[in-house]
Amino acid sequence: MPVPAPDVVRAADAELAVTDLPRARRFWVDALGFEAIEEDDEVIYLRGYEEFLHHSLVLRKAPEPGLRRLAYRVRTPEDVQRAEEFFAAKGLPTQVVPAGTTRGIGEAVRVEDPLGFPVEFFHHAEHGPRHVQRYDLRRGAEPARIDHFNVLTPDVQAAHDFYAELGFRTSETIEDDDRLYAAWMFRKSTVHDIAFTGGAGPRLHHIAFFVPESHHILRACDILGATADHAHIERGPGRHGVSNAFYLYLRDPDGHRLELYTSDYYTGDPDHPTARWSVQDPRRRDFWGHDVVASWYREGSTAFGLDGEPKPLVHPPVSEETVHVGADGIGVVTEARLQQS
Ligand SMILES: O=C1C=CC(S(=O)(=O)O)=CC1(O)O
Ligand SMILES: [Fe+2]
Repeated sequence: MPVPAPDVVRAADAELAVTDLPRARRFWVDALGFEAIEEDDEVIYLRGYEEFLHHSLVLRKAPEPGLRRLAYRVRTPEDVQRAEEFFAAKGLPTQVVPAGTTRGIGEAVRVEDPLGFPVEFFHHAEHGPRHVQRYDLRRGAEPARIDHFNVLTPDVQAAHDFYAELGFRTSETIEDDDRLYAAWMFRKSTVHDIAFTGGAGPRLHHIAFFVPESHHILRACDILGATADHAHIERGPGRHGVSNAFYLYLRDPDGHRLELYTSDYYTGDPDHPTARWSVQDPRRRDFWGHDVVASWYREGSTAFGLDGEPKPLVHPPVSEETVHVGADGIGVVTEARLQQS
């Protein structure tokens, strides 16, 4: 008798280990405008202005940077138990953590998924103050809410198939006749809660926060330029092919990648179709055909297992970057331009 999957509502919280908390605070709070709802010398709890839960991102001081957990909210307290049974039935590591292990979150279960990621499922959560109309408090990029996780994994097909078993549906893919290079999967009615980027893993690729409008992304760029912190800008701003979102990728002082993201689309109908992109289409990752910098494919954050140890990396046989002529089409785009001249 298969063990039923928990009813996952959405990507809801994440915890990053950072090596210098004041330095991280200057980036995430002072520059980008995240709200520090609670903090001390060891930890900062951050949230977006639209959010009603206590927080959606935890920055915790540690000797080494990395990903401590990706957390999904589930619909009922019983779904926390269901999550534990679902993963335990697959022989995967699980641990129940008491309420308050993370400030504002009730009893939760932490697991290592088959890809090697530390994943948490929780239901009970404390509500923070309602700041959605506190325009007097909004600053920087005015981050609204956590939107999705993106992870580096060597076998995107296996990742896709497991999260489909967990009840996630697929909004978009990048593929060719031989393989699936990337996939975007959702539980909430937007393009994704989790995306899989082919590469050495398990590593975190990025955590994305939704901002109200594209001008909030441009403001983030101008703020970082004004303080001579422009080196934090890795990729963009631009328009995605996949998801149609307007985007910007930043690297925090520890190298963790954050995406500011807005204007993707609704996916809530039961027959929502999957959009399939060819790996040879230069518009797939940037709709205007701009190249993707190599670091975007190659770099990610270490993932720590439930035992707190860094997860060893497994490398993929083939990567999108190599298939698509260098870092995402430099060769192809150059050739095309040469032919036009
Ligand atoms: O959120 C995303 C939506 C689209 C893309 S891509 O670069 O367009 O593939 C990347 C992404 O996963 O960060
Ligand atoms: Fe993303």
